[in-house]
Amino acid sequence: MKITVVGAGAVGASCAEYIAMKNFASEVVLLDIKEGYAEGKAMDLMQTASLNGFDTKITGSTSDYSKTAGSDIAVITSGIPRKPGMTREELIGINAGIVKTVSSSLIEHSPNVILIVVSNPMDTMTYLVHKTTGLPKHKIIGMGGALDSARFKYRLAEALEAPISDVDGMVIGGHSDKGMVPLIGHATRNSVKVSEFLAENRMQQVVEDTKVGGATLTKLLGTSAWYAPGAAVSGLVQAIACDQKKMFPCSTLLEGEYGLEDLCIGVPVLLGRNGIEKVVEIELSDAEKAKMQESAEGVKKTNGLLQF
Ligand SMILES: NC(=O)C1=CN([C@@H]2O[C@H](COP(=O)(O)OP(=O)(O)OC[C@H]3O[C@@H](n4cnc5c(N)ncnc54)[C@H](O)[C@@H]3O)[C@@H](O)[C@H]2O)C=CC1
Ligand SMILES: O=C([O-])CC(=O)C(=O)O
Repeated sequence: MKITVVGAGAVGASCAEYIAMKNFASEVVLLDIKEGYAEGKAMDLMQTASLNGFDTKITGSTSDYSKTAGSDIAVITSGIPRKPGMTREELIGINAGIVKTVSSSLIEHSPNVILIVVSNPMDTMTYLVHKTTGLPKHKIIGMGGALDSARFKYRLAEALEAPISDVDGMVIGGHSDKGMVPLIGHATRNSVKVSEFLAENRMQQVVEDTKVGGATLTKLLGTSAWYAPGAAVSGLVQAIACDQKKMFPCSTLLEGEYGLEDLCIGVPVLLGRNGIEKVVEIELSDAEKAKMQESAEGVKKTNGLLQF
């Protein structure tokens, strides 16, 4: 299994590290536009192999896509991150051009590749890849919901004063400060609804803290986060590489599911060897449906800024 990660920055390197640590891939190629940067990160990571006990071979490349040839899965993290006070949507001007060029170069050298889009604004970048590459929709996956759900579980565990392994929950909708839809009504502690333990205002606090999870970290770090994003991507890559049929919320092209069409937005999907193997339609309450509709309108507004 050959995996390429484009962008050897904070998220790309973290993602490559987690993939290698899980030891399921034979090869990870890191590619970056900055001269020598991906090669340096690859060498540094390889020097952790004997310490951390993995056999995955990590190599680096400066803009040479021939080194990525025959990749089964490629992750796109190239582009600029936001700074404190910015929204993800403000990154569209620079990142759209980068994502368009990178996705076409990847497909040229790996026509059968499955693409995982990370660069922000992620739902719109995923839609751009659909509009410009001609790859089938099950091979284009946007990563956002897996990360947002991990942050939701972190906030739920905090509120419940419970171990994170005790809680379960999912975030659907757009990967944006306003558009995320944390499904608090479905969240559980050991299969018991969290509403059994938490007051309404505490649950609302969990929802609000989850939605601004990325912005909170950006304010603290001066740039956006990378450990949880890298771990979330590695989970998606592993589900595909190991044909796990695992369920994650991912951004995918909707064609009527959830009453939505002609956009990419986060909904639960099953991930396996073929990429997105099924969009899972769960029953939403009227309030959740309305939030999903509002989120979709936000994503479509950002999509409207794209120039193909
Ligand atoms: N979808 C999600 O859940 C998340 C998305 N992100 C997004 O991921 C992106 C990357 O974030 P970081 O890694 O923190 O940024 P970073 O600045 O640390 O790394 C980005 C890398 O992309 C490289 N790059 C730029 N143009 C390129 C090109 N044309 N070809 C190859 N490489 C190129 C840069 O040289 C840099 O090394 C940002 O857009 C950020 O907003 C970050 C976290 C979570
Ligand atoms: O917040 C950001 O800009 C990066 C990101 O998407 C996240 O960490 O959720």
